[in-house]
Amino acid sequence: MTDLILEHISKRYGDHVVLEDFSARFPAGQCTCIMGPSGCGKTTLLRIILGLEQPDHGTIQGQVRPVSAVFQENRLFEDFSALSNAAVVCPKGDRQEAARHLTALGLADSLSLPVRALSGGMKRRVSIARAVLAPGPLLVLDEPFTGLDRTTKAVVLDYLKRYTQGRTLLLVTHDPAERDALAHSTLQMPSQIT
Ligand SMILES: Nc1ncnc2c1ncn2[C@@H]1O[C@H](COP(=O)(O)OP(=O)(O)OP(=O)(O)O)[C@@H](O)[C@H]1O
Repeated sequence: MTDLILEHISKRYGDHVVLEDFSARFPAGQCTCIMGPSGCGKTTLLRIILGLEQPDHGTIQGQVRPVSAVFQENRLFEDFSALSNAAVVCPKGDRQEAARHLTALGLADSLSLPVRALSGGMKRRVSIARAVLAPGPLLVLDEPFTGLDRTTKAVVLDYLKRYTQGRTLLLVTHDPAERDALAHSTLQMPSQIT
């Protein structure tokens, strides 16, 4: 595994400059927390790393595929069960492995329920399990704890610590406690440029 290195990245939407000459190194196998005020470009940065946006300028070295991600929205198949949603990314659709992860997240009693019948916090956990189950060295988590109460958040933090060891994690959060629980280092992004 190699570090992910961004050099001189710029990105604008029309006249709106979101990232300008932005450089950073994300160490392989570690969790880096990306922090910064709302609108400063954290999600844009992740989308560039994921290959969902092209930068206007700059280079990325060490970009790996596949990348798994938890977005700010859950992006689940609402009519499929929690288990099917999680297992869909497993090699050979391994439902036992998916069940093990969902159980570690406190969803043992909800495996066969359709996602549309789950609470927001339960959906969030299915989405997190699916990202962690998807193979690949890089895992991107964009505000993954949104909508979770304190107890559930503690369960998810414990799960992520145990099940993501050795992977490169990029975590976007506004909460220093979440950062302190997971991250090896912090990247503080500058405020919005224009
Ligand atoms: N597709 C787009 N078209 C136009 N403007 C966009 C687009 N995507 C993002 N932006 C703008 O770029 C800026 C950065 O957005 P981004 O979502 O990256 O910020 P963020 O730091 O993740 O914010 P938050 O913490 O609120 O999630 C915002 O002003 C946003 O409106």
